[in-house]
Amino acid sequence: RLLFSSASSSTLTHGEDAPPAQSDGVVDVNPPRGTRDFPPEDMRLRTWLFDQFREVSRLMAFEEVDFPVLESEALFIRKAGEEITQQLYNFEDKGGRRVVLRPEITPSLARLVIKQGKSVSLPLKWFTIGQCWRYERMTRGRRREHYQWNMDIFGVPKVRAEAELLQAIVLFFERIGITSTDVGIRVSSRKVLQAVLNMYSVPEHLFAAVCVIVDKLGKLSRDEIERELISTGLSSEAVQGIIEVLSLKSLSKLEEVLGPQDGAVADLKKLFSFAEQYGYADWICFDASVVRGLAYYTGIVFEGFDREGQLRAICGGGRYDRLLSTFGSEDIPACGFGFGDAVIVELLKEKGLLPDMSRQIDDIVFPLDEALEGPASNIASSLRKKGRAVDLVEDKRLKWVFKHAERINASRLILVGSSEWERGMVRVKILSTREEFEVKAGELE
Ligand SMILES: CC(=O)Nc1cnc2ccccc2c1
Repeated sequence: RLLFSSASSSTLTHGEDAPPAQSDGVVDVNPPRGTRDFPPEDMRLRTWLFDQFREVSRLMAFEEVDFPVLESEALFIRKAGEEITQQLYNFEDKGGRRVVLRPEITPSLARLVIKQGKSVSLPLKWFTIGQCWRYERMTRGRRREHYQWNMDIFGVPKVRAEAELLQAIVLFFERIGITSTDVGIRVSSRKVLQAVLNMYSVPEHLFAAVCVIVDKLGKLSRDEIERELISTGLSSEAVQGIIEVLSLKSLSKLEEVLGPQDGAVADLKKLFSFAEQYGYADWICFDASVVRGLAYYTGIVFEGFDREGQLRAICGGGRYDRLLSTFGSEDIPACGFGFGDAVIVELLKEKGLLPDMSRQIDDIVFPLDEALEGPASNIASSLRKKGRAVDLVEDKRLKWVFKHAERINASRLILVGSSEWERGMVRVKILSTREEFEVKAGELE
């Protein structure tokens, strides 16, 4: 009797409801709602993507770090109304502790920097690739997990850090064949919003909540945004002033409004001049509407977007100079970005840039009859010790083996037959040129 059932329709896509396990003990073979399996072909694509993340991190001289996916809930309790903190995948563990599957990586980074305290010398440049979780209501069939590449710099107060992070993002895009005509990076600073709020003497403690609301510009209607801002306690003049300044797309216009000695203007001008020197100026553009939806950003913020405007943000980040003090520690200037594994794959598909994901094996070793299974093991073993990827096949018809060799793109087929073996030889077939010859078994490499 079937122990498993894949009862749901074979065309199940991420997030569609799979029926719960049937009552007669038959397990549902689909992964939990909103999560995905990675069968070999999907895993090869993911490994390729993560290898690009790692290579760029190496080029930028970042060190890899890692953290538990499980974190204390306290690390993510924030009152600014962010979507990410309203969808915590949280629960109480058997010890009565409030824990979460982390929704983002930055607070864990901050926790480790604090824990390492005096024993680390600044600046720190750390990266990680980690799974993040959210608990979405049943209605929105969105995924509940994704993987994020995070790059963060601690201890660099000047915009050099943001310039470095932007280079990392551009290096990544260029490595995978994306150009600045496909994608751009919108850059702004939260100090723009701060300046406007000061003009209307909006109290400091409303800053984060206002940023979270304004980040929804483009997703919610303008009236909805205005309503939410008013209900936060802003005057309608302040609301109009905010919306007006945030629609600016030129740095010189911003300078007219905020004045040449304004902090945001100075930072952004410096960053754009760095961009020229790094050679990625045509990738970035000033756009005052960029605020990003995380409460803790305090300065420059940026997000990668597809210029056709079909997709959600590809990546995003910014400066967060005050996060550590929210955990009771001395502040250390910091900035970083997160780069999810989902939108980028959609973009690559659209641009026809998905890499070839077929398998590649060096050698197939195949004993032509049972008596030669021993020698075949010996040959496979010595080839593997020489670094060859070997697929040892048996109990198959030769016709199947040839088909298999094609399917896994083997370079060579090594046939162990009794007549050759009696002479200490094996038959080698080079699959690309179809040439075939005998080799002394001991001289195979
Ligand atoms: C496109 C996509 O999968 N987004 C996604 C999926 N899962 C998440 C989980 C936590 C935080 C953000 C997430 C974002």
